[in-house]
Parts: sequence; C-alpha cells; structure tokens
Amino acid sequence: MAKLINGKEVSAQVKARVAAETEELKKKGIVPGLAVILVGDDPASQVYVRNKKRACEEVGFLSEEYRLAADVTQDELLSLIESLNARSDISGILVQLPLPKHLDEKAVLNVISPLKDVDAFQPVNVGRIMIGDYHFLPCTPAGVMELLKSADVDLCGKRAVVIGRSNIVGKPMAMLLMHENATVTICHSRTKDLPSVCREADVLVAAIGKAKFVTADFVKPGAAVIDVGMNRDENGKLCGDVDFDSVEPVAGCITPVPGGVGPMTIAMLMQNTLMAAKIQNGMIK
Ligand SMILES: Nc1nc2c(c(=O)[nH]1)N[C@@H](CN(C=O)c1ccc(C(=O)N[C@@H](CCC(=O)O)C(=O)O)cc1)CN2
Repeated sequence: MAKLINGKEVSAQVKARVAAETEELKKKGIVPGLAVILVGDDPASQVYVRNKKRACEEVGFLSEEYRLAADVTQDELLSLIESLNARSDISGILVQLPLPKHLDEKAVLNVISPLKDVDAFQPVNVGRIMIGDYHFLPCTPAGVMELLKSADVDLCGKRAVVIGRSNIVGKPMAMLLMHENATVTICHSRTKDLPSVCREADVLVAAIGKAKFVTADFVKPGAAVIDVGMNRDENGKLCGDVDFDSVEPVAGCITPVPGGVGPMTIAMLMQNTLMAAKIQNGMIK
C-alpha cells in the first residue's frame, strides 16, 4: 500500500512558519497584505477566494478582496491593478483565474508589478524561474515540491513525468523538477503511448484536468504519484486526475484529492506574500 502524502498537514506546517515570521515582521511595523481580484461569479473561484482570505486571517496578513462584475472592461480591471501596484500597504496582488473570455488574460497578468506577483505568472517572474534566479514560484508547483520534500522523495537523477503543459502548472512544474536534477519528460494530449512513457517515471505528476485518467497501468511500482487534478466524477464527487483506488496499491506514495495538492496552493500563496512584503521592505534584494 502506498504512503499517503497529507497536504492538509504539510500546508498547516507551512502556514505556521509563515504566521511565526509574520509576527516577527509586525514587531518591525511591517504587515504583509494580499489583494485578491475575482471577476464574475464562478462558484469554484468564489470558494478559492474565500479560502485565500481565511488563510490570510490565519497567518496575520491584511487582506482585501475585489469582486468585479463578469462584464467588467479590460480597462477597468487594468486600472484597478495599477492602483494596487502603487499602494505600499499591498504586498501581493492576485487575479483569480480563469477570467471571463472577453478579458485578455496575458495583458492582465502582464500589468501586475513583478514585485507583487505572488502567483508568479507575470512574464518577468516566469523568465526568472527559467534561469533559476527567482523569489516567487507558482503556488501549485511550489506546493508539489514541498509535498515531495515532506515525503523524502529524492529527485536527483530520477525520471519524472509531468502530464500537462499548462503555463500555470505543467511547464513550471517540469522546470522545478529539473532544478532538483530530475530527468523530466512533459506529456500532453498528442503524446504517443502515454501509459508506457508514464511507466518510466519514478515521480509522476498528473495535471491534465481529466477525472481519474491515470490508472494503475500508467504507474511504475513504487513511484511517487502526485495528483494536481480537481474534477467532479459521474456522481458529482470531487476527484483528481488519478484513479486513486487503482493506483494506490501500485504507487510508493500518493497524494489524495481532496487534501493533497489543493491546500498547498493556498499555503504557498501565503509564503509568496510574505516574501513580497520582505522584498518591498528592502529585507531581500
Ligand atoms: N490566480 C490563480 N488562479 C488559480 C490558481 C492559482 O494558483 N492562482 N489555482 C487554481 C485554483 N486554486 C487557487 O486559486 C485552488 C484550487 C483548489 C484548492 C483546494 O484547496 N482544493 C481542495 C478541495 C476544495 C473543494 O472542496 O472544492 C483540496 O484539493 O483539498 C485551493 C486553491 C485555479 N485558479
């Protein structure tokens, strides 16, 4: 039976570390602040934004929430971000994704100050990750790395396969695994004989957005299996990209959904916001 990697536990540890550091910063008169912008009324996004606010309260940050109508114009959204860029009490700015179709996501992310870009989606920060000289990492891949560390998964010289090539998860995930000296393959919808490529992996990260797509025949016995997916099954129940019941007897360790990568995304956002506050107060160059 695989060892279960508990994202709730590890995320609580990360948030406790952030809370302790925040208490120290407050003694110096510095209060980290996060502004979250939500456009429209997507129910899942509303839950995530609410949870981000709750996490800010838990670690002692100031938090502001901006709920904009689904038909907000590009110009209105850009001017809100520009006004937040200029505020010294706001350390981090996050635009909840996905955005409604009429908004240009790239242009929106581009206008966030790289120093306040706690999602690490702004092109300057994406480039810094490429060259391994970064302050911020995208929250989900950073959370995966933290989970692998918590499970003592050694990456050096190991084969890692990432299924999914999104800008938010797949591509940065591959980069972070490579920075830790894994040999990385990125797979996607056009990959030929996907199960056999995945069976080469000592570490398999599933980020495809298809419910229970990864079955036991994708998994090398003893592999670490990380499930980034967040889907609903045929009964409306939350499930990942990994068919947990079939994979769990084969894997060495595995993350569940819920309670795996998801909670880490928000914990790493708190870590990035703390980092942003330190940068803006000249504590980190
Ligand atoms: N600007 C961003 N937008 C989005 C991001 C992001 O990192 N930045 N990631 C996802 C959504 N997301 C955070 O925003 C997120 C998704 C899931 C969870 C989570 O804790 N999931 C729980 C289950 C929650 C439930 O019951 O519905 C779990 O896995 O245990 C946190 C954050 C897309 N957008």
